[in-house]
Amino acid sequence: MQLSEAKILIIDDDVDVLSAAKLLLKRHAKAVDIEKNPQKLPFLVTNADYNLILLDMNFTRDVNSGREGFHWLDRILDINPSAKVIMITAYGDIEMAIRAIKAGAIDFVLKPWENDKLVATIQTALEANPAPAAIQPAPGNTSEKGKEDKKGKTQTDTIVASSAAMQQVLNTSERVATTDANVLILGENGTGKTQLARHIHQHSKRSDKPFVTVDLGSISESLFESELFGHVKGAFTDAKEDRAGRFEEAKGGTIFLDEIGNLTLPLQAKLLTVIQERKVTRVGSNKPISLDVRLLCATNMNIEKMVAEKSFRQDLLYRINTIELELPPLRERPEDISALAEYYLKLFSKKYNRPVSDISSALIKKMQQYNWPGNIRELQHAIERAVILSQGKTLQPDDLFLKTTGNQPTTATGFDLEDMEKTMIVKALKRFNGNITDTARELGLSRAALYRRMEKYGL
Ligand SMILES: Nc1ncnc2c1ncn2[C@@H]1O[C@H](COP(=O)(O)OP(=O)(O)OP(=O)(O)O)[C@@H](O)[C@H]1O
Repeated sequence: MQLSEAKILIIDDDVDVLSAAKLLLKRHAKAVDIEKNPQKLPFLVTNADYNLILLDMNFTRDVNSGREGFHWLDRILDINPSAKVIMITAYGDIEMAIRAIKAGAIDFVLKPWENDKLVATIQTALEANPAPAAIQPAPGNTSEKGKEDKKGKTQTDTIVASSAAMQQVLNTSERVATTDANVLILGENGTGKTQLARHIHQHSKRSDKPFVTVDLGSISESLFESELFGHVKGAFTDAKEDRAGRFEEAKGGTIFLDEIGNLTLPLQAKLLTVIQERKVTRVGSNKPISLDVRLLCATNMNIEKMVAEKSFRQDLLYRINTIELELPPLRERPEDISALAEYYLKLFSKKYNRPVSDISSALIKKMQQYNWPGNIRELQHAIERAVILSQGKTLQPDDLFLKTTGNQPTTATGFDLEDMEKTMIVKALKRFNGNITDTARELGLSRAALYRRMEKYGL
């Protein structure tokens, strides 16, 4: 839809912002309504057919948390799930803008805005299809679901594996998938252990039965038994009715015990008994129930070392590691980086309706030089942010924020370029009393590039 045919609503409690926006937009749009009081939003959204809503993140009642903006965004989307909402955010709120887009806003503009940029953002939003709430299946891949993992990030079923190391892990995992062997998956955080466990399940003869994941790191010692083995009514104060545990839920399928290295020794003993006997007894009962469950486990800890230090039982390790698969950290498989980056670029540009379609070779190089302490989860997160924030069609090195870590290559001169850059920005900001446009001009940066650097350095 063209802006000249669009009916736009602007909600902001700052009358100056409202008048400035109206003055600008009425020259381009068919109709522009303004409203100072967000309480009127439900009425307005229900009764008028707006093609686009510009919504402030922060109202005076709740100065900077943006919570009110999120609340009103939710209300609008409840009333009209396909509403197009552009959030108006103040400088320094990039994190919140990203959250708003994840929550369903179509885009955001930073205050004070550049007129041309605002008009262009609105036009792009009007032309876009409403953002799908969840990631849609990739064409030709019906098993692709796209959901949030336990750390709130996108989880997909596609395993990107270009490197020889990953190919080998995949081949072995597919071979062992068809057996009932217990598998222990080792690897740093975010290397894809959960994803590989699901892959093994999907390639096993149990694939049409449940795949049950248990994060042992997040279950308290007191709840361990009832959570895993179930309980009968009256077994303890809160046991209002009989409940099956996770092992029983996985009947006929696979149970994936993540973070197994976090189990205390007494709990290791309990788990060992269940695995040896292939039976569970619900808390408060004396009737053992036979299990038909395939066991997969994972840990990011050095389990051999734990055995040597006697903090992990050797007999339990022998039970769970019939096959051991090790996922290499991302920094040891740079060949996977560009394939992963391309994969997530496509996924997120589609999810957020962004026109970004390429990654520059300079950015790929930057990514290959980085050490990725958070592995694939970190890469996924970095690309997601870059896609949301990027202004162009091709992602450039500046579009990607990477944490600087001790393992990063440093400059041979002993000067830290990033420290120098930060100092220059601080000085320029001071000199121009925080004026972004003047500071950016002085430093030879675009305003967006300056904002990105300010965010990177926490300014
Ligand atoms: N080979 C891969 N290709 C594409 N995406 C991947 C791949 N491996 C992992 N991912 C994605 O990276 C994220 C982290 O993966 P996953 O949760 O499996 O890691 P993990 O090793 O289990 O992490 P943790 O140790 O924190 O439990 C997920 O969103 C997952 O979908």
